Amino acid sequence: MARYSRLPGSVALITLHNPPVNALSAAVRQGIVDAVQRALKDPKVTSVVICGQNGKFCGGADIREFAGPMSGPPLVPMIHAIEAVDKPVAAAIEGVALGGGLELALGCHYRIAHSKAVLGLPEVTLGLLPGAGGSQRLPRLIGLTAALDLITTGRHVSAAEALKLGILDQVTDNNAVDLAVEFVRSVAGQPLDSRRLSTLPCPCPPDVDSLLDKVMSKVRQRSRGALAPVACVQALRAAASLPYAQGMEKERELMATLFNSGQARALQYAFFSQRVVGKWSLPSGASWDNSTARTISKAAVIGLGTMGRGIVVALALTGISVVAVETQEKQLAEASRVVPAMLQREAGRRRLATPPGVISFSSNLQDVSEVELVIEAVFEDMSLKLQVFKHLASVCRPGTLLCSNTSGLDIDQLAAVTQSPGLVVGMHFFAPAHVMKLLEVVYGPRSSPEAVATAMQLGKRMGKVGVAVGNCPGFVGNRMLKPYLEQANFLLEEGATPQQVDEALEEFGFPMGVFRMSDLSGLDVGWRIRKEAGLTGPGVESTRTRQGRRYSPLPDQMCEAGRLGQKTGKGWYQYDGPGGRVARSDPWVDIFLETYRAEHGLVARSITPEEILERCLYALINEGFNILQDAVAAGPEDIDAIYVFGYGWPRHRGGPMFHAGQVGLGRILERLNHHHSHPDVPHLKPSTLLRRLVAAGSPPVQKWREFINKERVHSQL
Ligand SMILES: CC/C=C/CC(=O)SCCNC(=O)CCNC(=O)[C@H](O)C(C)(C)COP(=O)(O)OP(=O)(O)OC[C@H]1O[C@@H](n2cnc3c(N)ncnc32)[C@H](O)[C@@H]1OP(=O)(O)O
Repeated sequence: MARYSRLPGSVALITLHNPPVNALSAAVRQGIVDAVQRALKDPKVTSVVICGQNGKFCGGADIREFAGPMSGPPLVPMIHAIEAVDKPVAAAIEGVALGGGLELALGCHYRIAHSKAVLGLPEVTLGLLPGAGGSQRLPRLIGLTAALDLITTGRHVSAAEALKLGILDQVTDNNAVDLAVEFVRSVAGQPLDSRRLSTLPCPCPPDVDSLLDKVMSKVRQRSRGALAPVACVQALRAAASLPYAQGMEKERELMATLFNSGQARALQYAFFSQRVVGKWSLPSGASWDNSTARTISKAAVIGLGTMGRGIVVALALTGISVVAVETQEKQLAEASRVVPAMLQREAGRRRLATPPGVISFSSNLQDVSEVELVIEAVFEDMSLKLQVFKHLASVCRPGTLLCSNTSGLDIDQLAAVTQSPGLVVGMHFFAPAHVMKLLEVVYGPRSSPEAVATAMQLGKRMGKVGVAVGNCPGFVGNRMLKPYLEQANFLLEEGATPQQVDEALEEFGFPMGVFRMSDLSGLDVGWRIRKEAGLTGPGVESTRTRQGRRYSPLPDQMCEAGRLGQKTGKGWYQYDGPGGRVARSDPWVDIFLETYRAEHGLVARSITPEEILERCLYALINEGFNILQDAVAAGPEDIDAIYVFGYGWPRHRGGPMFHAGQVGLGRILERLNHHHSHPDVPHLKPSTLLRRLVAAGSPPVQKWREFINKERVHSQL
């Protein structure tokens, strides 16, 4: 709703009231329409201020309403009516003015904000465009170039930047509503024509077409296959070239297409998933709202390889003091040189002041004795990690939280060598750890709710999307990756090339296909894990079946040939030299694959992009269902957030589990059965949960949690 009040001195105050962010629900829109009418009709009112309850102007349209039929007054005519009012109307912006919230403010004649306010048109991140006139008014206010930046990225800007851009008229460190009231009183009676943005021309640079073409190709490249950024550029082209009314017509047409698209549904699902995972719960019943997190002010990181360095930077950026420990002198010297520069760069990128002197470097594990939390980030080797954990248990004071950055080893085994297994959790970061948003917080059977809550809260402080997951080999992300990689390798055996597989996956929307990604992260990472698992190495017979399952030795043979990826200048592709970044196809790989097939009596067949997607993605999705069935992830949103924030799953496809729902669970089951029945394509046996969901009529993804819980109660899973 919206509250109407008359302030002394002829000012009407309209206060949006819809906690927590005063979203423009049907009731709020109706309230605004009624209040504006009242202000118009009251002859004693000479000016109007619109503000939001509880220090938040408005978080935009109510996204929850998008799923159902729209009711209440529509936004576009409501904002037009405000702009047309013949008494000055000011938006008093505190907290946030986002999406429809900023569009509402753009319909006002003046905008006055608190210095801590944040503004933006983030619709593109929800698969939409600013469809309440924002795509036509903002460029008229701040010019086409700046509007293109804001609208196609959806980025939030500070009040200071908004003032500089010309979005705001005034910024205050004091009460923005008081200032707005004072301001509208002072301008009452003055002409308003120049304040109505819809009547202004759109300031454009001389080479407007080339600017629009450049931005269009940039957005197509940045978010391959995404509709909304393209539509945003089209709407802005209309703003630059058409009169306002025709521009609005174009905005309406584009919005109608986007609004009903699967991509908008996927992106809105991703918005809510990100919030759902913050409300974590464990099978024990412990959860975010019944567990207490400790506030950490002093932490340590053990091991200063690539991951350790990134974790040190991520911690230091929050202002936490970090003891960074590395026992190898050479590595320590390098880290002491590199980490402060990384910290400075990242602080600059985030527009933060570099936290002074919060990192101390040491080669002595003894120096962590006073910290409250340790993150171990040594080499991925269980015996080494066990050694470190035993040492930490003896060095750290009682009550210290001990975390491991392992990417898939058993957390419980690490906990078992400490005196307080309840204080051990996994904190699985993704490279580069100071940049990537995902953090898997891994709880073992003995991890305490306090340890999980602390790791989750620490993740939040570092700006991560923390997802609490159970302990199993590979946890969620890497466990699902295994069947995906496996199918990609099988496809090479059967006739595909690395380029074909990568192209199909990149066309789907991944920033990098599986082989390009392996080259980037290094083929030796998986090789070492397979050697430890006894799947390859001296004495292991070179067959295509290992440990009773189909196995492709192709990646092992690449490593044996010294082709470790970008670091050696050769992998599935060739590069200009060691450390080269530009992948080119390599005839050596074609010959290698032909020879391999001939040796194993395999006849290459033609493989379609559809089969590549089905084999790779459905294998990954199927493992997702197994993970839900095993209660390693609490719900499909957890898996989807992990894949979107950590594995490059295209956000406009929601995540693997959401995608399964979009494709149709029946279809996924049918294709898995089809491939599984093929004599040489094992490992695709459909999960029981998938079968049960299909049998139950394929409920929407939002209902799966409830379904799984019921099935569990009735012991069907
Ligand atoms: C014609 C149609 C035109 C549409 C144009 C639009 O306006 S589309 C919407 C554009 N607005 C946005 O994209 C803003 C989305 N919200 C945010 O970015 C953030 O929530 C925030 C406003 C910056 C606040 O962040 P904070 O971290 O403080 O809180 P949460 O993100 O946890 O949010 C609190 C709860 O509020 C819910 N919520 C937030 N925004 C909306 C919204 N626009 N509609 C509905 N609900 C919203 C959010 O889901 C949280 O709910 P919980 O139930 O507590 O999880």
